[in-house]
Amino acid sequence: MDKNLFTDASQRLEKALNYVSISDDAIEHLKYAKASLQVSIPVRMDDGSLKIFPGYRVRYDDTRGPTKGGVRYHPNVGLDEVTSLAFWMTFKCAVLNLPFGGAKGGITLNPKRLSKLELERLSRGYVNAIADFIGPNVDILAPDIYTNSMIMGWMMDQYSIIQRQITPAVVTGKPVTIGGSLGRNTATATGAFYVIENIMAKFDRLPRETTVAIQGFGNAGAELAELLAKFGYKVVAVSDSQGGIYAKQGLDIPSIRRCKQFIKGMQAVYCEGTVCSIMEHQVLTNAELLTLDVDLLIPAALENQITVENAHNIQARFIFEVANGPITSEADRILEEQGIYVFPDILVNAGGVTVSYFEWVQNRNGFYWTLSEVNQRLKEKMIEETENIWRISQEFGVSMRTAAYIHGLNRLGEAINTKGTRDYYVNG
Ligand SMILES: NC(=O)C1=CN([C@@H]2O[C@H](COP(=O)(O)OP(=O)(O)OC[C@H]3O[C@@H](n4cnc5c(N)ncnc54)[C@H](OP(=O)(O)O)[C@@H]3O)[C@@H](O)[C@H]2O)C=CC1
Ligand SMILES: O=C(O)CCC(=O)C(=O)O
Repeated sequence: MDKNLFTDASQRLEKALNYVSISDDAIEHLKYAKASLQVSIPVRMDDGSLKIFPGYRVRYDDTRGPTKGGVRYHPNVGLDEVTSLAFWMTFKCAVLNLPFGGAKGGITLNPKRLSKLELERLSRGYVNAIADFIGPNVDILAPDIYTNSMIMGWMMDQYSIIQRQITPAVVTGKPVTIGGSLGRNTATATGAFYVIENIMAKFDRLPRETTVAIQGFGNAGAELAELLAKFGYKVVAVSDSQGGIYAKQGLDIPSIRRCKQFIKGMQAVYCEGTVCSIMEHQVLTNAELLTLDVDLLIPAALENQITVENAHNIQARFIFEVANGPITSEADRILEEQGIYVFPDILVNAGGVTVSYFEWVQNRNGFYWTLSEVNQRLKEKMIEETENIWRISQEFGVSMRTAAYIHGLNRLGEAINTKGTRDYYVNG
């Protein structure tokens, strides 16, 4: 892809703009991030040396509420990627009608090379560096790729130390023992599962007749693989950063999860093991997994996996984007021409931020919900917004992605116009 990720991401708006009445001021407002912070994080390594890691936090838009979004630890993290992810968060929160704007953060590194203590110093150092930029009413952090509840716990604790008061609502996805919500760990997958079930019912498709391939076997991908298998779908292929496995008759997902966990060991933070090391299955590359002849293809890892290079070879009938931004805009056009239904990230993976919202509400109230309350509320929200987007897509004859952007734009445009465009300031 020769254009950058943000240029590609913002092009998704163009089609949707033909179907909404939104002021030029609001459109101009949505083209730019509100504020971007780039920091250098010093970390004392276990061997006594000092290393500096680049970190970012982008608050894209806060018209609808405090900004919200995860923090990613990955070698590809950079300002362009974080800005794109913050842009998607803005639309995701609007699509789910959460009282949040969008943000994202990240640190450029391979976290698998750090010890647990180095990771803790890094995570606390990140919060020290961005403390003035975040807050429970300003910008709220959460997990994303290669960050987890343990890291969220350290971040919340560090912010509380800086503020000299316990501030659980500045971070979501924390361990349940220190204010996390039940169901947040499984929320992204559970939300995606509700969307898939709703859409499959519209196409009269039964789980046992439906084959699935999933790229990415982490928090989102592995959890969703297990849920789908439990409800009778035939999950025939899964993969992680090192490659994938395929079995025509379907994979035993719980046992694959146990094996990967076992290889990880008790002390390691990240899995060094891979699904490919599990014997008796056919091994395949990530590229091969994407072009398998399956009913459902579920990218649940990184951006830009389906591009002009491989879009013509995709055989799946439905693609559910659990990852953020796995399909480029040119690839989207090719898939649409091929009659492949694509269900967009800003709907499909929104279960995570929805339960993050529930966690934030519980933290502010100091009153905690049961798992069934969390999942019931999640289900209602996911189904309501899937139905809204489906209806828009039918009404205007547009793809589910364009329909989702129409839906988000309507809510964002109204909020921006209601607030005023801030082109002058009374009393500064
Ligand atoms: N966690 C959340 O709440 C949410 C996550 N998302 C999105 O879902 C996606 C996955 O996030 P999450 O599951 O949390 O992340 P995790 O860190 O838990 O898991 C990431 C998974 O992706 C695999 N992976 C990494 N690089 C590649 C690659 N090049 N090819 C194939 N697989 C790869 C990893 O492999 P390995 O195991 O070998 O390291 C791992 O299995 C991201 O796009 C994220 O933004 C969206 C909404 C919410
Ligand atoms: O839970 C959250 O606040 C955000 C999760 C996230 O980063 C995402 O949806 O991409």
